[in-house]
Amino acid sequence: MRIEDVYIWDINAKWLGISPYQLMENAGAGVARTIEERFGKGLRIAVFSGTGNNGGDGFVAARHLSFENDVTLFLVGNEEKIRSEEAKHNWGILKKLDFVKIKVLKDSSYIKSLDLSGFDVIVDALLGAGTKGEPREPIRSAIEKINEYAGKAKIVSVDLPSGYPSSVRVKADVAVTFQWDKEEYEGFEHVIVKIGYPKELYHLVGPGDAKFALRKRGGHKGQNGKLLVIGGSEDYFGAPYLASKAASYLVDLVYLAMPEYSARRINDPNLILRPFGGRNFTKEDVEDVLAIADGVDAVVIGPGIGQRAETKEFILEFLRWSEKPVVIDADALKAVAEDLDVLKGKKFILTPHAGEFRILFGEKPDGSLEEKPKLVVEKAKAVGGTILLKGAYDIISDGKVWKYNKTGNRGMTTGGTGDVLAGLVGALLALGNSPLKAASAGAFLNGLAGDMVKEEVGENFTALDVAGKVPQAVKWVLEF
Ligand SMILES: NC(=O)C1=CN([C@@H]2O[C@H](COP(=O)(O)OP(=O)(O)OC[C@H]3O[C@@H](n4cnc5c(N)ncnc54)[C@H](O)[C@@H]3O)[C@@H](O)[C@H]2O)[C@@H](O)CC1
Ligand SMILES: [K+]
Repeated sequence: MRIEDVYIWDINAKWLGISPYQLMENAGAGVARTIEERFGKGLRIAVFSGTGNNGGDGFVAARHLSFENDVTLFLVGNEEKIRSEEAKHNWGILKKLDFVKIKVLKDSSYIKSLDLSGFDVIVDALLGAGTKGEPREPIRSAIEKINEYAGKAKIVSVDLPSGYPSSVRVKADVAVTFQWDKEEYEGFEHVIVKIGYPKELYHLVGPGDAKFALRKRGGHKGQNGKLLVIGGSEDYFGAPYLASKAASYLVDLVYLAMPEYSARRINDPNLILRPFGGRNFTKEDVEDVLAIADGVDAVVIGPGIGQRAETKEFILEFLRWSEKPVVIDADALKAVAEDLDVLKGKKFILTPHAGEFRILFGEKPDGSLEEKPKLVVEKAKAVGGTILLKGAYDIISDGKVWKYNKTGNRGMTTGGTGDVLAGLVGALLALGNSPLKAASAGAFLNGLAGDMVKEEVGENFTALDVAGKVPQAVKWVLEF
């Protein structure tokens, strides 16, 4: 479990309607329960709270503990600095309680003079995951004061020993951390307390995944992704256009490589068109397309590219030589199905629907939300890449973990929404995301854009409408 994932899961939990009040209540209650289970009841307990949400957990713990213990709450810092609504709310409750003694400590020298020898347990809720840099005064003095009682009173830290990772930190007997063990936390005993996150958070893609995948990399043109889309044939020009169009909202530059014959129909100043001679891609084009690929961060290959034998040769040859992260979509999936070995050692995402999945792997994915992902994980592992299986629920796996996405609606069975998806996933790859994160966030955004179109016009819309809604979908995600 990484801190980065905690950030994503908090947002996704909010999306599911789990409020920060609920989480804080469960966190504080878990701390209190752990203390009573380990050390008994009828104790004299000092709770040291800071003004962040770690302190808020301390307020809740103090209330729970006060039922059967003698509790003193030390607020270290200024009451006006208590930041979040949920922490303020719990502070407000504490202030109404006559059986919890409250002391506000603003002055370091006063903290240094405190005598805590009457306490059996000291709860450390000064600083948690929001800590930046070395502890500053007056928190620092409070940490040092608590440490004077190490070995005398039991010291229980909330989430992590305050000060961590600095060496100026509380010498905790035990730290109560929430829901997941965090790999980064080393050097102290952890007790993990569940605070009400459901299993969905492991698997369900939400706005947190998209928000994280969309964060900006730099302020200069080209720093925020360059994508090459390779597609089109004498029969199709709309598919590569839709993929490029959708991608152009997310990355700085989109190159669109197409056979000249269909490229003529594209007239969009936002795309950098690279027409190739002839009506379809052939082996002759490989070298020149590779040269363009050299200058980009990621590639999408397949939309509208057709299934002619000479084009299949082109696709396989291109994939054999290209080193760029690549999204393999539509007809390119059928080409790859004939020679999965070209994918060896590459960074890639396959984006099949159920039928294409069967062509690739010889098995049709179906069954429950337990069985279907199993097959996707197995095949992703076997092929050494990431699979995004499209469906009412999209299923995504990198061979290790699996995710599913629920955004989208029936209107999206209209032709071309898969191309929009491929473009979005490619763009997110070009932004430097891992294939798993790019595929997850792309599926979410595509479905969300589709849901936003549905909201406006009902279920009869086109893929171009979906592509056009990408900016609003992105805005919604970033503001969530
Ligand atoms: N979903 C969540 O995010 C949950 C978070 N919870 C609690 O919330 C905590 C994180 O809360 P916050 O983000 O408010 O952060 P913290 O409570 O860890 O600390 C932030 C506060 O400390 C101050 N501060 C930061 N670095 C400092 C330093 N070096 N010296 C002195 N003061 C410093 C900041 O100005 C701010 O007021 C977690 O550790 C956990 O205890 C729990 O309520 C459970 C759910
Ligand atoms: K703490």
